[in-house]
Amino acid sequence: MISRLSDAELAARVAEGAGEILMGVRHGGLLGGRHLGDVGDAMAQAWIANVLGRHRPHDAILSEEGADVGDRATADRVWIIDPLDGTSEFSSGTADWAVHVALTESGAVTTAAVSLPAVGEVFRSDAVKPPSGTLTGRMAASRYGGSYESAWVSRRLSLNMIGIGSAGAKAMAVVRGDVDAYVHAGGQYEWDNCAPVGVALAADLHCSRLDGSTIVYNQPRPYMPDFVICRKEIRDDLLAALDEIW
Ligand SMILES: Nc1ncnc2c1ncn2[C@@H]1O[C@H](COP(=O)(O)O)[C@@H](OP(=O)(O)O)[C@H]1O
Ligand SMILES: [Mg+2]
Repeated sequence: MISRLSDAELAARVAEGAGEILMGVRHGGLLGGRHLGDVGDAMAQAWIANVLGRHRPHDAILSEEGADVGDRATADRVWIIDPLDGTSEFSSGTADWAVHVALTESGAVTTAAVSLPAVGEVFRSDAVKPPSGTLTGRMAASRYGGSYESAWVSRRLSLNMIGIGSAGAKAMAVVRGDVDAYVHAGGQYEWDNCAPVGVALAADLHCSRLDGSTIVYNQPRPYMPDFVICRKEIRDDLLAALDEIW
């Protein structure tokens, strides 16, 4: 079956539906710790792969939890999925975890949805608004400590580092206007940041590699180790600060 749903509607419903499944996986306190994360990863992956495969049988899929579907590296339309970003936060019971669903065409994100199921929010590239309000003086970093690069930006721009788990949750904190930037260095895969970047671009935020170049997805080796998502008001200062170390 090929559905008549638009790509944007499909992405949003898949991100939301996988979030509901993941909330169900936590039901009853029957699983804990690593078991909870493993079951969550597997259940969300299976449902997403089945739904996308039925609605878009001709598209390729790249997912953290699945083998490549279709001739992924040479395909034009490729869905890049993280069924559960922030697995350790999900397992430990905090709210900062996400489901990422993105469609890339010729290496660019054209449609994206990020759901934050534990806070009941779904951000979608066809409906998101730019952050309103003044700058906050804060930036997001990993709960496990930021990188040298993020610490450098924090010092140079006098931004307070806030620890948030999950790349999607950190990126949506910028989209919401809770923080002004998310700077990542030191390693990530395309599924960790593709949908977050797709939503952030639609919200008129600056997104690039740390050297200022465009982020290109669906690479043969899907490694996307560094990037920045920030308010455009601080883009020039932030890239200039990074330029001092790169
Ligand atoms: N140095 C690194 N190498 C590979 N993946 C990394 C990484 N740092 C962070 N990530 C991944 O990026 C996501 C967000 O991490 P963090 O909250 O620490 O910023 C996590 O995804 P998963 O939870 O899907 O594994 C994590 O595994
Ligand atoms: Mg991830």
